[in-house]
Amino acid sequence: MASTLYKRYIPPRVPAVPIVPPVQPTSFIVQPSVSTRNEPTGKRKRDAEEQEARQERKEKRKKLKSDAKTTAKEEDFSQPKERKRAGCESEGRKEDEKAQKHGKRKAPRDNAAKNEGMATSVEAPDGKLDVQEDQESSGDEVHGDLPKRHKTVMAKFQKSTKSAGHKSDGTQDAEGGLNQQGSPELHDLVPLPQPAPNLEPEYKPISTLPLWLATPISVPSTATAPFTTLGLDPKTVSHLEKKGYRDAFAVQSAVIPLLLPKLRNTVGDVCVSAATGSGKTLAYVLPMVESLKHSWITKLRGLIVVPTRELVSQARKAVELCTTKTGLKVDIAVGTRPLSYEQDLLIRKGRRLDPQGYDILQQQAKRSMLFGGDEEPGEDDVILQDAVRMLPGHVPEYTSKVDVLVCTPGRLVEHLQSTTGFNLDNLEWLVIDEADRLLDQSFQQWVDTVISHLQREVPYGQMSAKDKVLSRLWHPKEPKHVKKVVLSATMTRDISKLTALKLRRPRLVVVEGIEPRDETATLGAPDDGDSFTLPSTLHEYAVAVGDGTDKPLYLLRLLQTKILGGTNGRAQEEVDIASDAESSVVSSSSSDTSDVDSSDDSSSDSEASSSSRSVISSKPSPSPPRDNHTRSSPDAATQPTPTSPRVLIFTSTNESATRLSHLLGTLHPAYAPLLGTLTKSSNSSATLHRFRTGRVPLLVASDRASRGLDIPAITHVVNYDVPRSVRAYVHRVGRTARAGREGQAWTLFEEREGRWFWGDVARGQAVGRAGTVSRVRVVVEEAGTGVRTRYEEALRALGEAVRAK
Ligand SMILES: Nc1ncnc2c1ncn2[C@@H]1O[C@H](COP(=O)(O)OP(=O)(O)OP(=O)(O)O)[C@@H](O)[C@H]1O
Repeated sequence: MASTLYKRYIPPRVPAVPIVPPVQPTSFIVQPSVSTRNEPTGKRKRDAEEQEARQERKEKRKKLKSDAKTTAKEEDFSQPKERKRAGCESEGRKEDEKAQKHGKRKAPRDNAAKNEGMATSVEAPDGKLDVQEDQESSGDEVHGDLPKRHKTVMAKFQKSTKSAGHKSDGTQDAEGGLNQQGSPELHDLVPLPQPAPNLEPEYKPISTLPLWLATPISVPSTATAPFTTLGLDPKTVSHLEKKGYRDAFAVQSAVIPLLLPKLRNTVGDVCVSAATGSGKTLAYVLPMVESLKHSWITKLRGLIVVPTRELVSQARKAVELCTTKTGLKVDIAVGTRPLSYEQDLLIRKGRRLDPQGYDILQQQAKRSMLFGGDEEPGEDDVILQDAVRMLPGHVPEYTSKVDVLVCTPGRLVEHLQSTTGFNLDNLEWLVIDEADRLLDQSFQQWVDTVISHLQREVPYGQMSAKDKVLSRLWHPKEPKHVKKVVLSATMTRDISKLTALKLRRPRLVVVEGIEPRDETATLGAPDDGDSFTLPSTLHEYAVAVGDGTDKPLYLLRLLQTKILGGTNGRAQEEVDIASDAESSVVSSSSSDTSDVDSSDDSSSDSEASSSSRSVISSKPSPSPPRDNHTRSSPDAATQPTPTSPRVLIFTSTNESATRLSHLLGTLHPAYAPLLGTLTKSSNSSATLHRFRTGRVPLLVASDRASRGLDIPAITHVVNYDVPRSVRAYVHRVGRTARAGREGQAWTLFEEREGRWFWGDVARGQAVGRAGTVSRVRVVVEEAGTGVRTRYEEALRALGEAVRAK
């Protein structure tokens, strides 16, 4: 037994250069474990063994050499390698079986024998190293068995490493202790409860606005409704229909029900923001008239405040339209009329039998005569003077001659301070139109004055009989609530300004037109943080005028070629209108051309003076969307017809309006009779009347005409001077394209104004518009027309006229 073991475990000869590297570890693993276990001990024994082994190896080598010689001769090259290997393998297998039968353990593969048997290694298609051997194993009993043994050992090795890998993967991954699924291996442990993941809250901008401003009642601009559905008196509705008003505009259909008497006590005050020409006036006039018309006694119960006298007369007309056959009395208060004249119109002096009051007033009058100074008589002094002239037992009584007063803020303050009997004690409606303008400017601190008058305690002598009785009974006075309606096309959300109005439970109604491009810009606009919407029927154009020296010539040319020369009220776009959106470059060599430009605004202006340049010419500007409903016209007589352009030209000041009118008339004498000028000093109502009726189709005006002016016939607005602010632009261009009609706005901009105009106005984030602003090239001089010569003469004449004044 010992000799068998001894024979079987002869250590193999280690080759000088191992040819089959993957096999080595396997041999190495298997052999030592066996040999160390069975190796006999004792030096002599070992020496004998070594000697015997050497001898055996020698014999074996000899034999192998001779065999190799024989087999090399007989080698059959036609036999495929696989078959050869299969042969080797089957032979090896047979050998194995044989060895096992005889109780022998299979010997480890002899690398030396393999090498000497010309074994070669090739890479198999699967990337693994495979072993190919030449057929020469006849003399070696283990040779044919090598691949199989290697495979078996290799398979075992791979299996064991795989399972070890599995274990290590599954138990504790060095990189995080996760199993293959990526979840932690628990090992029967109960996971500790973990705190909930601390998720970053979604960012929401915090609005500092009060809730009523931050969450307005939004109304789509298309939300029209028949007047019959709004809860108005059927008589009012039929009257409106007769006047041509059939359907209520969006702002009217939203605001009228909120303000009608049924809901008045539940809704509170109302602020309204809607585009120019959207019908805001009727939105407050109709419910106000509806609620006041049932009263028999005339008292000042409705007060409408607007910024200019032109708007005063316009609003009066709207109120009178609705008060027909109601018995309500309407008047105005504006600074152009003498105060005393207005006082007589507003207040009626009378007398009332009141013996007790008579005694009190007589005693006061005596004291005043004895101790009174030389100061300007106040309201009380006037009452005492009047009281002295009363019949015995009677006291003077002052009553309002009007139910509704339309006024400017300055004149209102004057009446409150100096018109005896003029007070707001019975006021039920306070309307502030063009509110942002009225709240921006102090107008003699009109807001504070009005609010303090609304809050004042009514003196006993001026109380109504009912209030006197109640006050004698110590009955608490009924709280007085004045309905406040605040409106603008550019409504301010400046809470500091709105707070001054002491609004009660207010709601904001916003008529949604086209959203400003940047929705977040609603409170971040260039002016003061508000956003604006232009009418969807407005078409906007811009003309570069170089450094502005020839601006009157550009205007003249614009009127001749694009506005008055047009046949259909639309710009003649075929020549040189450049769409902002799409353009193609062509070449031009006109030296006096104020031309269209690249998309870069800053560079565009400088291009105007270049002698040979590239201009962008036209694809016609895209047709802007129209309103999807046809609006009825209340005033067919003033409708613009395609052949009757009505042009409102804005200048920055009253003086430049006068000068421009003069210059235009001199430059182009044919225009002189067509021109009107609206300034502070001019007779505005006469001028406006002529413009309204079309006798004067060209009106040059300062910004006083920019707000609220409602002349439906206006087809074109020209900003000869760029407006001072985005807000001013919105109001100026809003004089056209009103009530669903189409209109055009043209802006002449100088080089230095280009950046602001394009940045803030034309592409500003805070302006919502349906289309884009198109650039238009205007050629100011054509060869042989002599316009420039006439222009120089006109300038000279103007200079002389100014000097003569
Ligand atoms: N329901 C309606 N149907 C037809 N036309 C109407 C209707 N309501 C108002 N209009 C007309 O629309 C025009 C514009 O109305 P209004 O002057 O009230 O606009 P606005 O919103 O006050 O404009 P702005 O902000 O410029 O003052 C007026 O000519 C008016 O007669």
